[in-house]
Amino acid sequence: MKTVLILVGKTVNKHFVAGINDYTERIGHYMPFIIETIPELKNTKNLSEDQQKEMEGDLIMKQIQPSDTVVLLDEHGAEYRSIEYAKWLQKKQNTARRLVFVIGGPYGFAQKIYDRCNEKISLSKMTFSHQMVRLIFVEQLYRACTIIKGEPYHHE
Ligand SMILES: C[S@@+](CC[C@H](N)C(=O)[O-])C[C@H]1O[C@@H](n2cnc3c(N)ncnc32)[C@H](O)[C@@H]1O
Repeated sequence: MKTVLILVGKTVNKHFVAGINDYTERIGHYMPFIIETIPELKNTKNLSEDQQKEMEGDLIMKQIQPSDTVVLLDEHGAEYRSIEYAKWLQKKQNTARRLVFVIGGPYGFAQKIYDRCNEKISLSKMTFSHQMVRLIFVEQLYRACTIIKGEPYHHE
């Protein structure tokens, strides 16, 4: 199974970039994992928040294939403990061809993205910035990979 993470906008903070690169490399030892970054349309053409979400939504849709299993990172999504999340991921490894996670832009997702998704996952009931949540997500994905392999990274 290929796993893809779609992001809106380049990661700005160099410390986040370093952390994301570190976990991306680690995840790559467990499964094929790539990050696709679409442009954030902030400050272009004086777009309203809704127009920005719509246009970013069109760019996200272009990255999605019909057979993809699409999982949105969303604070209103299902919440898992890390071990439950690892079990969820293992099931997906057995059933999905391409597992595509999407993190929204600063204003979240356009309705068309909610309509297309298969599932929504929350990392907390609190809202993280679209820049910070990507680092938290890749750490959790790495953690799940180590749990599946029975490796001693995770301690309850
Ligand atoms: C600043 S948030 C957008 C908040 C927006 N009000 C909304 O309703 O989605 C930017 C993106 O970060 C991700 N995000 C933020 N907090 C999250 C959380 N607790 N769990 C999962 N994803 C989260 C989501 O993908 C969201 O689209």
